[in-house]
Amino acid sequence: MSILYLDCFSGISGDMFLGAMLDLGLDQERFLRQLQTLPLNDEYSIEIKKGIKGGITGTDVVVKTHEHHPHRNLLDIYAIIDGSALEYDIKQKSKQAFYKLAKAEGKVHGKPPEEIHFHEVGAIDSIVDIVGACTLISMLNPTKVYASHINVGSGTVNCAHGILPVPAPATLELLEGIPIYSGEEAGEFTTPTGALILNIFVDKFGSMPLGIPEKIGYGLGKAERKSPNVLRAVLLKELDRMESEYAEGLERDAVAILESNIDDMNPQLYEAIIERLFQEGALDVFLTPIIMKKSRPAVKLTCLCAPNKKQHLSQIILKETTTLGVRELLAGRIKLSRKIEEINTPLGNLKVKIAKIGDETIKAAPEYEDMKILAKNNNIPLLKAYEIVKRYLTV
Ligand SMILES: O=C([S-])c1cc(C(=O)S)c[n+]([C@@H]2O[C@H](COP(=O)(O)O)[C@@H](O)[C@H]2O)c1
Ligand code: NI
Repeated sequence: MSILYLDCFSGISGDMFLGAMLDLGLDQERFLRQLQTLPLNDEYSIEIKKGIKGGITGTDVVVKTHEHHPHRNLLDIYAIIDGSALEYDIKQKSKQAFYKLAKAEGKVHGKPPEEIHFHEVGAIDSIVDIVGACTLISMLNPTKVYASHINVGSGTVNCAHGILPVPAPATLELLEGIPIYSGEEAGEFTTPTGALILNIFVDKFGSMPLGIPEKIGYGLGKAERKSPNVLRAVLLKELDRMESEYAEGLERDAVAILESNIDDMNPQLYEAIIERLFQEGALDVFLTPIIMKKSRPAVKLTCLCAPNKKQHLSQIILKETTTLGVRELLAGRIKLSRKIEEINTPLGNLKVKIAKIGDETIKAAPEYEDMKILAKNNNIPLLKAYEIVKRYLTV
C-alpha cells in the first residue's frame, strides 16, 4: 500500500512532474521506450539529466522540439495517441486527460471541446508531458495520490493568446474544487498541464498523510526563482492497520490532538466543556496547569479524538471557551487490541477489559463501575474488592 504525495509548494508543471517521478527511481529506459511509440516522426528529443535548482538536486526533463505555432485539435491528438503502441490503459487515460483540457479551454474560449484549437498546450512537448505523466503513474501504480495545497503563483504570463493573468484561465478551470493559493513570489508556478495532472490523478489535497517515506524525488522547474523551483514527490508506505496487526500483533491508527492555552476563562466552565467534548465523541479530554506569557498561570486544554472528528470538536472549543485558536496535530498511535469479557467471582459477576498482543493476553483490568457496585453490594472497601477480584483474573 503506497501513497504518492506531491508537495506543490512551488506549483507544478508537466516537466516538473515527469522529473519528480523519474527522480523516485522509475525505469527511464522503459519510460522512453513507451514514448518512442508515439507517431511524432522524431520531431522532438527528450533529455533527462540530474541538475540543481535553488540548492536542491533533482531530475530535469527537457523536451526539445522545433514546432512554433501548432494548431492541433482534440481529434488530431487522439489520432497521435491511438497511433502509438502504448498500453491500452495509458492511451485511455491520456485521451481522457486531453478531453478535460479541451473542456477547460472550451469553457474559457466559449467553444465546445471538439472545436478547440490548442496552442501551446497541444504542442509536442505538452503531448509528451501528458502522455508521459500517464505512463509514469501507470509504472509506479500507487494505491492513492495525495497533494498539498497548490501554489499557483501570481502576476501575468505572456503566451500565444497574449498576456494572461496567473493562474492562466485554463489552469484555474482545471483547479476547480482544489485548494490553491498565491505564494509571496510572482510568476506562473502552476501551468495548465500541471493543473491537469492534479485534476486527473489526485484523490485528496492537504497535509502529508501518516506513512513512512520510502522514496523521495525532486523534479526541477525551468524558471529561476528565489525559492527552489522544484516539485517534491514522496512515496509513503501506508501504515496498514491489518498488515501491522499481523506483523506485530498490535493495532495502529491515527489520533488528532487538539490543544488550546487559556488564561482568561472562569475555571467553573471547564467541567461543562469537558463533558460536552466527551458527549461529542472525544477519546479523552484533560487539563494541564501552565505558566503563559506575562507569567500568567493558565490552563492547557487537550482533547484527543479520531481525525474525522477534529473539525467538529475544534469548533466546540472555539465556540465554548475563551480561546481564539486551536492547535491541531496528527499523531500515530500503537494500541493493544481490546475486548470486554464477563467473569464470575465470589463477589459477583463483573466485566473485565482484556488487552492482547496477537493471541497473548497482556493485561486484564476490572471495569471500575462494576467494581464500585460489587464493593457496595458486598459491603466491603473498594480496595479489598480489587484484592479479591485480582485472583480471578487470568494474565
Ligand atoms: O495553448 C493554449 S490554448 C493555452 C491556453 C491558456 C489558457 O489559460 S486559455 C494558457 N496557455 C499558456 O501556455 C503555456 C503553456 O502551458 P503548459 O501547461 O503546456 O506548460 C502556459 O504559460 C499557459 O499559461 C496556453
Ligand atoms: Ni487557451
